[in-house]
Order: sequence, then structure tokens, then C-alpha cells
Amino acid sequence: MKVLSAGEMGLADRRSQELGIPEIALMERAGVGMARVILERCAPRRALVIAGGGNNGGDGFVVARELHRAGVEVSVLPVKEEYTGSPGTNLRILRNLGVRLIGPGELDAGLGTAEVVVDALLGTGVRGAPREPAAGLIGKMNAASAPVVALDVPSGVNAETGEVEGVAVRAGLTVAAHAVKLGCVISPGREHAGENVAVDIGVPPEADVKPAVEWTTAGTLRGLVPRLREPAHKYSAGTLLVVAGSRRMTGAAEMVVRGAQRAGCGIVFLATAGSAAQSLDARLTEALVSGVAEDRGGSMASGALEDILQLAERAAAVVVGPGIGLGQERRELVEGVLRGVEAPVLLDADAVTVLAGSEALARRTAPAVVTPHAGELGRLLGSGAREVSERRLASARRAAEEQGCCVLLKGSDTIVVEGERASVNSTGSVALATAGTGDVLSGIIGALASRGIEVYDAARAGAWAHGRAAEIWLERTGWPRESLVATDLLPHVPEALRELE
Ligand SMILES: NC(=O)C1=CN([C@@H]2O[C@H](COP(=O)(O)OP(=O)(O)OC[C@H]3O[C@@H](n4cnc5c(N)ncnc54)[C@H](OP(=O)(O)O)[C@@H]3O)[C@@H](O)[C@H]2O)[C@@H](O)CC1
Ligand SMILES: [K+]
Repeated sequence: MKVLSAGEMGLADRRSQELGIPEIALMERAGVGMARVILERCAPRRALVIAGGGNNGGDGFVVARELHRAGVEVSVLPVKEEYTGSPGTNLRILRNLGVRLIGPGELDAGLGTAEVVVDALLGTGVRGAPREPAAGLIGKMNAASAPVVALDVPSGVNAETGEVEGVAVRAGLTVAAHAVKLGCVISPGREHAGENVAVDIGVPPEADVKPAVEWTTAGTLRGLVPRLREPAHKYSAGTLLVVAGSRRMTGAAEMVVRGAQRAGCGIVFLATAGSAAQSLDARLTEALVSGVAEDRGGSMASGALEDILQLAERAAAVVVGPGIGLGQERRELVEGVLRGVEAPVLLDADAVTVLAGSEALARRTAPAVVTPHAGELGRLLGSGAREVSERRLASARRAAEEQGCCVLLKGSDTIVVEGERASVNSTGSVALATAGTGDVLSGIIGALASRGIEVYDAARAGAWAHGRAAEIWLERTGWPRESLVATDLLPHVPEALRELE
């Protein structure tokens, strides 16, 4: 699956036309391909096409003609009075064929009988929140009982960013021209798009564009994760220090360690609160567990820093945060690790939360990666979870710039940003929305970093393998996705990583 932003698609389109391919030829192939997908997937007897005033509407007219040709009873609502250019030509053909063109007054009847509603209202040319009458039409499409298939982009979704400024169509399937649009793989646009499919529209390779934001697949990662070479000893395979857990939160520490071990880390040291150490030591047979100074609540105290820095001297990477707890002492501890550790540091969970308002991360020059979800990133940015959820790519970029580090923003569309580089992960499942999966992810990324992979690559490869492990579990067990627990991922992490060899 190829993913391009709206701007990149516009460039591919202009280059194609400069090479002499007429706009109407691209529209023809787009519409023909889109109609084929609709016929194959939905096989409707009656369809309604809602066509806007631009080229997205033009695609809709071609789709209507193709559905009509296949024997589907089609109604088309063109929103504009007058059409010119390629959409105008295609609307004229519909008139010549006697395809039923309806006005707004007949819309409710059309929506009531259609087996598929085709959203050809707004595409990549939308600017800002949909105005009337588009906004009202979007509301009607969303209220329809028939499934909605969006052409190119669900109307109202920003194809560049995935942001939704006003209302937007909720489609079950989005059929894109040439490449899936970036806004359809980033939340919330991703949820509006449903399944994404792209159809070939004849853009020649000479006109194609390399995307600035990578859609991370096995292909983009292949060869990144080194195989262990002989002679390997436990230190050459990567040493990782995990700083995690507290008296009441031992599971988080366990899952980070296990994730790291399955991702090929040669040796894992765990520093945890003194009162948690004994039980973790018993559970983590292969890890070296150290209990360090804790406060009265059973969380690691700031006085543990010296021991932690000493352990870090033996590690090629450090993971800090899961289950450590909040408060001033944890903040001092995390700041101390950022100041005192030269090796790459991954900050997750509580370690991200306690850094809100701190300058320690921005001041650090050695490599660092933070792995927040929207709520944690909202605290770090001081903007709130909602702002992050609405503007995910922009928020991740802002945090990466302000903090001068790599940011992995968790979600169904895990986004990884560092400097100019950005990527969206292609693997995963809603099954991952369960306690502890984030800890496993931290362990995997920490292990990859400990094996010498730079943090941006470790983060995107780790996210990919973590999502792929969930997919493999679903494939193998056939169990409902709600049943996955974080430790189910562990046996599938090596399999996922092997797919990258
Ligand atoms: N590029 C390619 O290679 C190919 C592109 N193709 C297709 O073209 C699509 C892009 O077409 P596009 O550029 O004509 O824009 P499009 O999405 O139809 O929107 C423009 C219309 O929306 C309106 N409008 C805008 N904002 C609005 C708002 N807030 N609220 C309400 N209305 C608003 C605007 O009205 P105006 O502002 O002009 O009054 C105008 O009528 C692309 O997604 C793909 O489907 C294919 O044919 C294959 C080749
Ligand atoms: K659309």
C-alpha cells in the first residue's frame, strides 16, 4: 500500500499532466477503478452518488456511469448548478445516458433505498471545515443505513494530516486514486476512512513522488535488525538496563524485561524498588534484578540515582518509566538519568508524565526517545490529551522539536517522529488496547537500541514488530481480539522480527 499526502498527490498529478496525460484520463482511470472496487466489494442493486463541485465530484460521475453500465440502479446528486472541465464532461455523459440526476428534495428517498452511498463530495481540495450545504450532506450520509464508500478521502477529513475540523463522513471503505492519502491512516481521519484501498490511475513512475512521511512496512525496515553473528556472547547481543516497577506495580517491570528478552537483548538488568525486587527476581529467571532505595510508598526514591547510574554504565541502552510512580522524587530520578546516562534512553509512561515542565529532556544531547500515548504527550506539551488526539502528527512533531528527541506517539496509528523524519506504523490491531502492551513495546525498542540500532529506527521497527506480533496472535488463535493479554505478544515477537531479516 502506497501512502502520499495531499500535496504529494497534487505534485504527482501535475507531473503526469506535464508529461502529456490529460486530467480527464486520470479521472477516467480513477473512476473506473473505484467503481470496480465498489462492484466487487458491495455488489449493490441500487446506489446513490453524492457529487461535489470539484474533481472528487468528477470521479463520482465516472463511478456513477460505470455502476450504471454494470446494471446498478444509480441516482446522482450533483451539488453544483453548473459544472465545467472534466467533471462537466462526465456529468454531460450521465445526462446523455439518462442516468437519474436528483435534487436535494429527493435526497432522503434516495438515501432510504440505496444499498451503497458513494461519497464524492469533497476530496483533497477541501479547505477548512465543510460549509453548507456540504456539512448537512455529510450529516445525512452518516445517518444513512446503507454503508458509505468514500472516494479518495472521506469528505471533511484533511488528506494531509488526518485532522477533522468540522464534520466528516464516516465510511466503511475508502477507495483512493493512485495512493492512500496520509490523512486516511492518521487518526481521527483513519477511523473515518474505514478500510483503505488504492486504485491505479496511470501515474507513470517518472511522475511519482517519494513520500515525506513513511508508511512503515516490512519492506521499509528490511535488513535493519541485525542477525546475531558468531561468536556472540551475552554482552555483544545487547545489554539493557530497565528502570521500572514499584511495590504495587511489578507487572509493568516484568513485561518490559520480557519484551526486551524476546527482542533479542543479550542481558537485561532491572533496577526496581527494593520491596518489589524479591518477587521480580523470582519471576524473571534470566534477568539481573537489583532492588534500589525506595520511599515509604514503595516507589524508587531519588536516592536510588547513584545505584542506577552505576548499573547504566554496563548498559548499551536504558528504559525508564513503567510502573515507577509519579511525584517529585521520580522526577528527580528521571532527570538524573537523562543527565547522567550517555547511552540511548527510552522514557515511557510515568517517566513521561513526571517530565511535564522539566527542561532535562530538551537539554540532553545524547539520544532519547519518548513513547507517550495522547494523554502523556498532552501533559508533556502542556496542551492536553484532546488537542493531541485531534492533531496527532502536528503534536508529535512539536514535541520532537521542542524536546530535541525522538517521539513515538502511541495509538492505532503509532507515529514516530525525529527531526525531519516521520513515519506511521502499518501493523497492529485494536486488540493492543489492553494493559501492559505498552510495556512490552518499550522492552522491544530498548532491546533494539541496545543492539546498536539508532533510536528512530529502533522505535519504528519496534512498533512494527509489536503490532505484527498482535496480528500473528490473532491469526494463530482465531480468538476474539478482546481476549489478548500483553504477555500473549511475547512468543510472537521473535517471529515478527524474523520477518524483517
Ligand atoms: N489530483 C489527481 O491526480 C486526481 C484527482 N482526482 C480527484 O480529484 C480530487 C481533488 O479535486 P479538486 O482539487 O478539484 O478538489 P475537491 O476535493 O473536489 O474539492 C473541491 C471542491 O470542494 C469545495 N470545497 C472546498 N473546501 C470546501 C469547504 N470547506 N466546504 C465546502 N466545500 C468546499 C470547492 O468549492 P469552492 O471552494 O471552489 O467553492 C470545490 O467545489 C481528488 O480528491 C480526487 O478525488 C482524480 O480525478 C484523479 C486525478
Ligand atoms: K470524498
